[in-house]
Amino acid sequence: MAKTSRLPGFHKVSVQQRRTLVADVTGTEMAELEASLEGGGLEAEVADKFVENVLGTYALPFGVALNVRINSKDYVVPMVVEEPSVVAAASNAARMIRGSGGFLAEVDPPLMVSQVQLTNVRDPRAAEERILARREEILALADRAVPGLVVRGGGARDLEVRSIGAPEDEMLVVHIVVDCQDAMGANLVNGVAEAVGAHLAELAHGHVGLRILSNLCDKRKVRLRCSVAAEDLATEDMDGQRVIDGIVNASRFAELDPYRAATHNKGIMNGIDAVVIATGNDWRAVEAGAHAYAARSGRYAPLAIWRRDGERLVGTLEMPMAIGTVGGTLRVHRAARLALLLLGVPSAGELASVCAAAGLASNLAAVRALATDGIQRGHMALHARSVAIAAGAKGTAVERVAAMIVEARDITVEAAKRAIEVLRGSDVPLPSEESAGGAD
Ligand SMILES: CC(C)(COP(=O)([O-])OP(=O)([O-])OC[C@H]1O[C@@H](n2cnc3c(N)ncnc32)[C@H](O)[C@@H]1OP(=O)([O-])[O-])[C@@H](O)C(=O)NCCC(=O)NCCSC(=O)C[C@@](C)(O)CC(=O)[O-]
Ligand SMILES: NC(=O)C1=CN([C@@H]2O[C@H](COP(=O)(O)OP(=O)(O)OC[C@H]3O[C@@H](n4cnc5c(N)ncnc54)[C@H](OP(=O)(O)O)[C@@H]3O)[C@@H](O)[C@H]2O)C=CC1
Repeated sequence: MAKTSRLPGFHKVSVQQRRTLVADVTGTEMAELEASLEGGGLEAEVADKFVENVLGTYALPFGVALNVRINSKDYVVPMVVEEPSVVAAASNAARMIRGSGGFLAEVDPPLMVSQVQLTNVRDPRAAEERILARREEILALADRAVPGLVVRGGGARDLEVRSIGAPEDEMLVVHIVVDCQDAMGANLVNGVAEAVGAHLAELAHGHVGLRILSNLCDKRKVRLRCSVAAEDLATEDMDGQRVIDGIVNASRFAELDPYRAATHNKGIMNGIDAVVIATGNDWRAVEAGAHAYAARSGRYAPLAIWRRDGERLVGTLEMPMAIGTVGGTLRVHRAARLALLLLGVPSAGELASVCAAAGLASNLAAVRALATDGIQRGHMALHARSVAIAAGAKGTAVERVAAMIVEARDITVEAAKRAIEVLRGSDVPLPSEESAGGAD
């Protein structure tokens, strides 16, 4: 938890000043913050032990979203992302939501499902009965596979038997529901599946097939709600009431059309993935769970919806969030550990609510932009800086070239190259190659 996450003008100060401000409001040692970010938080030798065939490391920007308030607590939210405007957008919408008290979050217990597939079961109904009758014995066997987890208060909680497929290829699937505490839990749950698989096959008089977790973690959901006053949504050209109508219209579009729902959800995942990556979590798992959940009714749907409530806009988001604050890569990645430190080393559930808040804020910023000025104004203005760099601008010339191509409404590398030539030919001095770290 941070003293405050409302730091007006934060984006206008230098990187060093931002570090000082964040260290102060989060109570993080400056030396620790700086050391954790050095080299992206991952040395080449450590990277070589992380994955295989390593040649080096690959850096991404580590930023923070501000203004985030969840259940009356402030968070400085670490985000690792390559796309311009994502961090600004999340901070922008979180500021609007903060004006009405922030997000209200509710998180399920950290229950993951371990699947054991049973094939060639002669009498599936009888097999199901035999397995259910031995429930306690099977759960005890599952617990023995994760003794550390049981000591921490987690472990096997429930057992379900499902039958799937047509009579000619019917199979049984046994779900062992495991409380993973603060771990994401994939390895733990896979261990459980492998520990109970043979015994289940024996009870079923069948063959054991796959033994693996399910990424459709619908017992581990996060639910978020926020409400925003119309005046906080207004733009220069549009009053707040019209903006609410536009955002509700955007939500309805996503609810009715899977083509739009996919983009709507991409906007949500902009925020979520960035926090998931910053905190060293498995974003493929979170993505798989999100999209499987979005398609659960057979029709792909938006994860967040927006409605009018009198004079206010209300947003709700519900989705699975399998995320951990221990295990996985967290033990060794210094920048991921820093991310958790900045958040106040939350529980897995609290971290799930932070991810979801980053998602709902990102969604609000995007749909508000789409319902008002269009996405290009804000997004492309920030994207212009990458275009300027791609065209060869360096140092302080980056911002100047970016401003010129935004002004010209031509955010292309060609336009940026022309802007660099104009600056070269002007009286305004460009930074020297030495001070800017290269030619302008
Ligand atoms: C880009 C903004 C924020 C500008 O918005 P603005 O109104 O020009 O900003 P402002 O100068 O009035 O500042 C408002 C607040 O925004 C933040 N902010 C403002 N500028 C910065 C910055 N440079 N760096 C960091 N933070 C920034 C900051 O919090 C600031 O408050 P402060 O704390 O300063 O008082 C706005 O236009 C916006 O939110 N646009 C949405 C952009 C977006 O959604 N980008 C995601 C990429 S597009 C995409 O992938 C998804 C999409 C769109 O396809 C999804 C979908 O279709 O649903
Ligand atoms: N389909 C998928 O999504 C798959 C994902 N994965 C990967 O699995 C990894 C995540 O698995 P996960 O099981 O979380 O990671 P780990 O294998 O690292 O297991 C979690 C570890 O955290 C320890 N721990 C310490 N404190 C706690 C606590 N408070 N609560 C819970 N555990 C604690 C546990 O110790 P102890 O043993 O003493 O309990 C355990 O060793 C990710 O790297 C993911 O990419 C792997 C396979 C498939």
